[in-house]
Amino acid sequence: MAAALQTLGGGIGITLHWIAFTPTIEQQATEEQKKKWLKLAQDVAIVGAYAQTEMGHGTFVRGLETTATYDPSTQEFVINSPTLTSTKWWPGGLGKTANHATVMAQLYTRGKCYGPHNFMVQIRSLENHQPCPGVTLGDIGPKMESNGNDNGFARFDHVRIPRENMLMKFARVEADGTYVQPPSSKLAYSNMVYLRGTFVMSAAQALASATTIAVRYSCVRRQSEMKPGEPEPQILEYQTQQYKLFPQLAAAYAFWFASWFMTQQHGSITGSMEKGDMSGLAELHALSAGLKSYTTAVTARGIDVCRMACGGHGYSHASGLPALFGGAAALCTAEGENTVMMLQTARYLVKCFAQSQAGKRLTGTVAYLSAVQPSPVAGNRNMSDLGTLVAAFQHRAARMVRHAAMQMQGEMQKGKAREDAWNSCSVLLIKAAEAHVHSFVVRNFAETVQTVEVDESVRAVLTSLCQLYSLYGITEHAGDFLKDGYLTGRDIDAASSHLSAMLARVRPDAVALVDAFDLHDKILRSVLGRYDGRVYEHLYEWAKKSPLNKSEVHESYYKYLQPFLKSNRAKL
Ligand SMILES: CCCCCCCC/C=C\CCCCCCCCCCCCCC(=O)SCCNC(=O)CCNC(=O)[C@H](O)C(C)(C)COP(=O)(O)OP(=O)(O)OC[C@H]1O[C@@H](n2cnc3c(N)ncnc32)[C@H](O)[C@@H]1OP(=O)(O)O
Ligand SMILES: Cc1cc2nc3c(=O)[nH]c(=O)nc-3n(C[C@H](O)[C@H](O)[C@H](O)COP(=O)(O)OP(=O)(O)OC[C@H]3O[C@@H](n4cnc5c(N)ncnc54)[C@H](O)[C@@H]3O)c2cc1C
Repeated sequence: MAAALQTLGGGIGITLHWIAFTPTIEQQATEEQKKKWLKLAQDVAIVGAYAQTEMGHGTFVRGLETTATYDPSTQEFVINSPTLTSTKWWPGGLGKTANHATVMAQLYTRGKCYGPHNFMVQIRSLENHQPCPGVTLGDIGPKMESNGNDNGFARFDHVRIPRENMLMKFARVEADGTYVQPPSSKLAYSNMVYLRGTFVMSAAQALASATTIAVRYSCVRRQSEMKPGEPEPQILEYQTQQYKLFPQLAAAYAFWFASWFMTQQHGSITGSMEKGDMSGLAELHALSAGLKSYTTAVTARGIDVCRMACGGHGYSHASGLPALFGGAAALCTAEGENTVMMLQTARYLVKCFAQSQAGKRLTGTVAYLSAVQPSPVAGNRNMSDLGTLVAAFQHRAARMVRHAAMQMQGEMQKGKAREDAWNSCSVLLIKAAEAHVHSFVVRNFAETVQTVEVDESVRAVLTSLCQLYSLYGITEHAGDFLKDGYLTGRDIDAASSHLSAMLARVRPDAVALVDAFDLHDKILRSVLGRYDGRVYEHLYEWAKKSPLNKSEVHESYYKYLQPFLKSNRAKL
């Protein structure tokens, strides 16, 4: 039942119950509270929404306006929406599906505000699903995609909940109203860190889906003449088609491996945090924010490249590509808008750079910032060697982080306040953070293909894919590598020719590489990407089912076209 509900469309949305509401209980509730709500959520005996974003605030969580004011006389919190812009807006399932919500609200007790905290609020009756007293609910209306999900709005008019409905694993309020501090104020944000980490796998799966569709279709589709008089070739024989699709295919594998690392890091660091060691939280936040931003942005662009590579049929919903693009586009905004998330990573990098300048040896994903030499030693590099390629990406990132941080220091030396200096360097900071995440993805890809337990023939194919991904990144961002002479023009030319060679080398394995994602036709939901390749018959069947084909002459003819034609003919 629960699994069936997960896939239900048609106006109800239970995705967020699984990926946000239930994990919030797992991560933010006490053991007592878990006994009360966790099993109900896991068995879908209640359906929940994660209600944080408001009409007026999504990114700036500290600016949320919903209030939770503690009343010691009744030992209750009063949840209230004081302004129109405080209306909860966007949460998946909030409009029509959920009967509970974890509500992020500014906590007030004894007249003092302690910032945003999570509260469990029942929003609909378990008997008749009507909104609870004081709660106003609704759907926010049609969106770019995912219109099967009821992203909703909620307003609270002094709704009273028991003190025990504050999720109190980290911070708590005692019966007399005393606020007890959490080990870190950012622990209230821990479920966002978790969800951003899962977006890396969502991006990988979305890009894997799109490349599966486009590569399979590119083997079915024959078009034009490569040589006069010869049969029309598969469009995947065109180098331009390979240049469009294979870097996206390589990125899907790169992001899939990056999500493995993200999952392992999240487990290990949150495990340490359970024992009171918060030292890994900053790195976890920076990594999850940067990877979420980078992988979802590349994925959204990559899906549109796949869509365009399929010509007109790619633009049809029959391909499944418009829906994938719409979903991936959502991932760029939801769970932390990409620009804001990449700036969080930049903030961490600037901090680490300053520590490195002060002599601290850096570790983890920023260790390379200490190791990379500022003065490059140019020379004929072996641009097909993975170690060379990884080092190039790390040098590029270190140079850009140093440049952005020094620019900021320069602005402050001119007398600018730190915040103004930050803002005036934020484009440089974003590019440096992107370079940092890109270098992490390349390094992790290279380390994974060298260590993953596979047959050596498979390792050879994955190595080619990793080289292709890295060489594509170097040629697409050549200026960054040339800027301080670390790579020369000859190196870039070598990278381009190796890239062409990699396109040809990956071609024979392209279909096997997408089949390896093992995405069933029911998941792909694409006529173009069908496993059996019978595209044209099923495209025709798909079109015949279009609602417009229910009648031979559509009612709009009689309503609009017929009178219009008649009046135009009468004027002749
Ligand atoms: C096999 C299957 C195949 C499937 C095939 C198909 C695949 C899939 C197909 C398509 C995919 C898509 C499908 C459709 C998807 C549609 C979407 C559905 C899902 C949507 C879910 C979305 C849910 C939400 O959006 S919930 C709301 C999310 N909101 C946010 O994320 C808010 C973002 N803002 C913030 O997090 C914060 O406000 C902030 C971080 C921006 C700023 O916080 P702040 O002001 O308090 O902090 P400062 O910037 O001042 O920094 C101070 C200090 O704190 C540190 N900090 C900040 N945050 C954290 C943190 N989380 N953890 C730790 N530390 C943190 C910061 O680093 C600073 O530290 P310093 O040391 O530097 O001081
Ligand atoms: C499909 C979908 C599902 C969602 N599901 C949920 C859900 O279940 N629960 C929930 O609570 N929310 C949900 N959201 C809301 C989502 O979390 C927010 O939309 C997101 O956090 C962005 O906030 P915002 O909309 O206020 O955009 P804003 O923050 O207003 O962003 C607008 C622009 O301002 C820029 N900007 C903002 N701050 C800064 C800054 N400090 N520096 C530089 N630029 C900045 C941004 O980069 C962006 O370009 C969902 C959204 C979508 C699209």
